[in-house]
Amino acid sequence: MKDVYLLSGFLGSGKTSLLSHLIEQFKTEGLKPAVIMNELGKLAFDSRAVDDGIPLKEMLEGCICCTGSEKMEAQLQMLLEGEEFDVLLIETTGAAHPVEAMDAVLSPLFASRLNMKGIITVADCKRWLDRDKMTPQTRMLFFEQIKHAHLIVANKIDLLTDAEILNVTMQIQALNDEAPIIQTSNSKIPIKLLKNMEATLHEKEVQEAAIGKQLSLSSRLHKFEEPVDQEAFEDWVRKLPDTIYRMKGYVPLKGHKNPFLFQYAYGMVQWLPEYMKMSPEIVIIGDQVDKLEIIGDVPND
Ligand SMILES: Nc1nc2c(ncn2[C@@H]2O[C@H](COP(=O)(O)OP(=O)(O)OP(=O)(O)O)[C@@H](O)[C@H]2O)c(=O)[nH]1
Repeated sequence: MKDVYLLSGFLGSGKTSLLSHLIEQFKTEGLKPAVIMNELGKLAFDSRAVDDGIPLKEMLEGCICCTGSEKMEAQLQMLLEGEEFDVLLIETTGAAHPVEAMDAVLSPLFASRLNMKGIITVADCKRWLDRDKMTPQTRMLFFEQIKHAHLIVANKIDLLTDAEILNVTMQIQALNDEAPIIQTSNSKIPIKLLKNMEATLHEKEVQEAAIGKQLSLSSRLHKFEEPVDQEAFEDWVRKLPDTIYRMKGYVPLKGHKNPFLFQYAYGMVQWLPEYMKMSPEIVIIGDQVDKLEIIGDVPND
């Protein structure tokens, strides 16, 4: 039997960071992980976090729970038949309801081969502080991901004061008092915490889990035709509405040869130079992204 872990958590909370740490630690223990990544939006962007040599299946467009379990089952079948691995890590999109995603893995087809260890939810502590600014449906998803976790990673504590860390941890724990909670920066958790996980899924939970389908979250791919001025771009980012939760991709900046790797999660911008000429496009995820005006706007559709 191969152990399966489902990595859940809101958009930009730190799931890919968690994935990288877990892969490293499994490898140090001599175990070979395989990965299924599910990206909302069209860029298979996070797969850069997975080294060569690690079996990887990507599910682009839509999320595991919304495209139905068939696509997921096909990916699992291919992995089980075509690849050697010891443990499977599934990163769900931040817009997925974790129980529905878990349900997709629990097909009778794999009952004798896959052992669902449980859901690890990365909770963005910074976003928690401002949860009232989210739309009610999105906030509900944020809570649901925490409620159904078997292990909670309270992440981004580097952005909080000590008093805030204490408060936020207690509030998160109050939503789900059964799952152990660990405070982290960059989702750095020791792998030994995973070993004791035991998933328990009740029929009732699966039926109640329809919430993800009512979300208004959507994604938009934007291609840049011209390089943009970094300062003007950051100014545009600062003025974005609170309902834009996540952006990532490559932005062509004036005065630089290659587009920069750009990440945005909860008000925080990160730039990294890129040594290859990547396609200058970003994915924007939020509520009502279609109405958003983008700097240097030339919509890609
Ligand atoms: N300050 C701070 N930044 C963090 C921390 N963890 C992750 N980040 C940053 O937050 C951004 C999102 O991190 P990811 O690990 O890609 O998050 P994700 O949940 O995989 O994002 P999606 O797949 O888009 O939902 C990146 O810019 C990270 O560098 C943390 O603990 N502190």
